[in-house]
Amino acid sequence: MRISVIGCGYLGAVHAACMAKLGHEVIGIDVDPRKVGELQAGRAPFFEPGLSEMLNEVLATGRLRFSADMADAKGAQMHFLCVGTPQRKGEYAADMRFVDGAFTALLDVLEPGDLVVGKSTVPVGTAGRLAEDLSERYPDALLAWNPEFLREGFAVKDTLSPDRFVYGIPDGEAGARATELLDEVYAASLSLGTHRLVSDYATAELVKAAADSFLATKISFINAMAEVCEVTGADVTLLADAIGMDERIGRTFLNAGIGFGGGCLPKDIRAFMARAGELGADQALTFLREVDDINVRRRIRVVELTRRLVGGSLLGQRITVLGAAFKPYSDDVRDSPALSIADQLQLQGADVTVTDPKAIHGAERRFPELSYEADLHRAMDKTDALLLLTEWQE
Ligand SMILES: NC(=O)C1=CN([C@@H]2O[C@H](COP(=O)(O)OP(=O)(O)OC[C@H]3O[C@@H](n4cnc5c(N)ncnc54)[C@H](O)[C@@H]3O)[C@@H](O)[C@H]2O)C=CC1
Ligand SMILES: O=C(O)[C@H]1O[C@H](OP(=O)(O)OP(=O)(O)OC[C@H]2O[C@@H](n3ccc(=O)[nH]c3=O)[C@H](O)[C@@H]2O)[C@H](O)[C@@H](O)[C@@H]1O
Repeated sequence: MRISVIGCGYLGAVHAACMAKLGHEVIGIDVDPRKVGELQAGRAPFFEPGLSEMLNEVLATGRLRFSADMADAKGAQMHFLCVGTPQRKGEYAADMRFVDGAFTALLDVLEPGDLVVGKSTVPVGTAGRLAEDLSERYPDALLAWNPEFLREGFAVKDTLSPDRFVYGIPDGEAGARATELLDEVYAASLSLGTHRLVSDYATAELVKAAADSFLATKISFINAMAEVCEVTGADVTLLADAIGMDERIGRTFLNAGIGFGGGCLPKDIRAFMARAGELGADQALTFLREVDDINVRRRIRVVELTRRLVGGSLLGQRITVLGAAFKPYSDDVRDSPALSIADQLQLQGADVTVTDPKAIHGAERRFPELSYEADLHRAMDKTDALLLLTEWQE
């Protein structure tokens, strides 16, 4: 099938490469010409295990191309919207400028019968709104919402063999046609027995918000237990092992630590709360405010512990932070707990050096006031305190 992927960041670049790997003819579109140039040259513009190898493999087949010109999406039968939905500055709500901008630009190149597939994480109601705009311009074009559940660091595997597909589709014949096209594009994964759930738009959008909220809640739950363990001398890891043996609870996402970060969970639970508020259902999600607060408290706690460990004052203390990425096997520093802790320590007078196997470059751009050292051993030399904040194998 001929496919376009609009927005080639952490989600879109992987999606484009994987779709080409599955045999489809893919054009990846991004407004950032630097990113397009890198991708077209077979270099992933960020670190994601397996992505560069796959890019090179599929670029060589001629089935994958990248462009900064939306006009090149013309001729594709299916258009995946993969642009960002970051948190709006100073607010909880999602910033929908990129989705709306990309969708408006796409409208100018669509052809009758095309299917637009939303993959970005959006406030519930977005798909319905875009579907209305679409039908005004192209009465027989289709729109589906197919949220993405990949994890950074495992993005290639998660895209090729996800746990499930969720298709949010319109009623009637249009929905049947959208389902047929999505089944065709995902045929290889479906043949492996991947679950597929078909729903209305709102349910599909809410599945995504609910999944991320549940994961965030699990992490904050175990971090709340950690707070109680700390004051009682109990062992939170053992506690997690023990409760995790109950199949109804499960051990995954019960690792206590410095809390969740990244470009997804923090902003997604906030956007969900904001949207619920707009819909008059804010009461339903007040617990997410607590999930967020517990999470933020973990970062403050590490700063306090460090101050205590170095004798009461951070002033002039040399501190090495191992890790800048929000988690290992990624170079993503968006809302990284490690960097936010490093920055707080520095603000309180410490002399902080950060090291990371992959994320120094991105970290330097966001926190230029911190010192960086690529060599792990040099970073650890003559330091007063060493904080392991990203669990890289190194
Ligand atoms: N990063 C992840 O692991 C996952 C992300 N998501 C969701 O996917 C969406 C994208 O996330 P990321 O890839 O992480 O963001 P990102 O910021 O890495 O990538 C977004 C890309 O869209 C491009 N873009 C912006 N406006 C454009 C336009 N008008 N036309 C073409 N390209 C445009 C940007 O230049 C950028 O390269 C978000 O809604 C996110 O919540 C969902 C699941 C996993
Ligand atoms: O919506 C999204 O965009 C994505 O968000 C998360 O994926 P990701 O942000 O890549 O990373 P996770 O592996 O979920 O980790 C998130 C954060 O939680 C932390 N974490 C995770 C697990 C745990 O037990 N404890 C814990 O503190 C990690 O260190 C990291 O900071 C979800 O896992 C994906 O399913 C989802 O698609």
